[in-house]
Amino acid sequence: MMKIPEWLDLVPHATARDKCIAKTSLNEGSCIFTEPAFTTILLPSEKGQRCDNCFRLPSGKVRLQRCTGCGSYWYCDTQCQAFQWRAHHKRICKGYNTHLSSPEYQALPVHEKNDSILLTHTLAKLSLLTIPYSVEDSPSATVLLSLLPHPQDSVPPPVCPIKPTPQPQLLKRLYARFGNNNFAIHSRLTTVGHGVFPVASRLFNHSCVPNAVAKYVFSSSQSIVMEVVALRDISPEEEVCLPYLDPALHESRRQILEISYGFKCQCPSCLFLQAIGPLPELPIDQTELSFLEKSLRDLVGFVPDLAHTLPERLIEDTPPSLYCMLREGYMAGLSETFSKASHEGQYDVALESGVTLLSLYLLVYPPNYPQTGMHLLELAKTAWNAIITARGLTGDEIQMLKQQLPVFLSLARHILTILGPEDDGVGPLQEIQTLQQLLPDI
Ligand SMILES: C[S@@+](CC[C@H](N)C(=O)[O-])C[C@H]1O[C@@H](n2cnc3c(N)ncnc32)[C@H](O)[C@@H]1O
Repeated sequence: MMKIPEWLDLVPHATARDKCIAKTSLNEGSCIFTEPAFTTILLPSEKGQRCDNCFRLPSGKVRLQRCTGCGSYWYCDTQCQAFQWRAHHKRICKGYNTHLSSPEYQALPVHEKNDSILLTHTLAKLSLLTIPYSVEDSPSATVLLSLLPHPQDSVPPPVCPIKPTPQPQLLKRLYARFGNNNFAIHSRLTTVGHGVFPVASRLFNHSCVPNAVAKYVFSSSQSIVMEVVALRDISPEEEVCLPYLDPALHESRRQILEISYGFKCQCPSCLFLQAIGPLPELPIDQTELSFLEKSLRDLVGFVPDLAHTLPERLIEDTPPSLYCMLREGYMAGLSETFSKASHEGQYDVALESGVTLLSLYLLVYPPNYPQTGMHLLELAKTAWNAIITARGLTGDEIQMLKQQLPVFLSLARHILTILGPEDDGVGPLQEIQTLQQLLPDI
């Protein structure tokens, strides 16, 4: 029997088999579900930087210790190493490097290489059950194999040799659940690994306007833990949904959801975008674009020196003249302009593009979305640097920034407190606290 918290229920859904609904009111910021990972992999780009077991970055002068058997896994301490050894590594340590250098593995595209290792970890863990591969003896594995399979039949990638050898049919059944059920594990909005969380996969459907998000907690000698947090108050009977992908992928998400997950999203944002059809081109003329950017800021109505709460907008509020700003390339370009200008000390450009980007986030993301909180923190840091260096700014502008800075910080704090501490607890909330403590000095 799958364990579901008493405040959640699984009920039939018209097209998604089942959906998870709230049985009682769930408060904004409450953790409504937790699950330790069944298996995980650290992304190759993070190898040797983070612990392969708990994903924590080494603190201070501590150096990660390499597995003396294969030399390909790194651990923050012997407890993490022992934890992963018992979980799956003892079954793959010997054959791991041979598998990685095999032509079959080398020929795989990157995402299938990751799947090959995650499938290897999963099979190695199942091989260590009292009766190897007796899936029915493991509640998590039973749920995993009960998940909806990927819409397309796919051949599993080669896996590392494991003794006893698993049945090809088991490989096929497991792999069929990977593409549309596994989760990207992120730290500060950056993906650092992938994980299998069977119960979360069984419970949560997708929405492009989700009312909850998943975050990940990293603790020594434990599995990574997923926590699902309510972004706003959720009413009884309301479905709890997560974003399977970045809701700002306005032009590509429909196709990704259809191909990778096998469904046509019917959320209000998708219905709105579908009614618009292809989004118009952005103007080439810079004056025209600046005019549209001002219209976007006016539409959203964020005034940093007055705002103590963020305006709540819906993508459906977008007038036809601003449809071009919903293009994925526009948000990406604006984000790059903001980061580059902030980094290079062009604070006037950074602050204007930063507030335009914030307005776009408020239009396309649901309230309290973590991206919005992280961006507010970046805006605060930019305002801070602008005040400290006073580069290219008049006295009045600096005065105004001094009023805006605490607003950016308190709004960032509000949103990121709803999300709560993630990874190993050292994160943006600490940065905000430090900056707030230093405010009287500037
Ligand atoms: C992680 S599972 C979600 C749990 C699933 N509803 C179940 O009953 O096991 C992902 C699969 O659920 C379905 N799904 C998820 N979100 C959906 C949505 N918004 N509309 C329709 N189907 C959805 C798709 O088939 C997708 O491949």
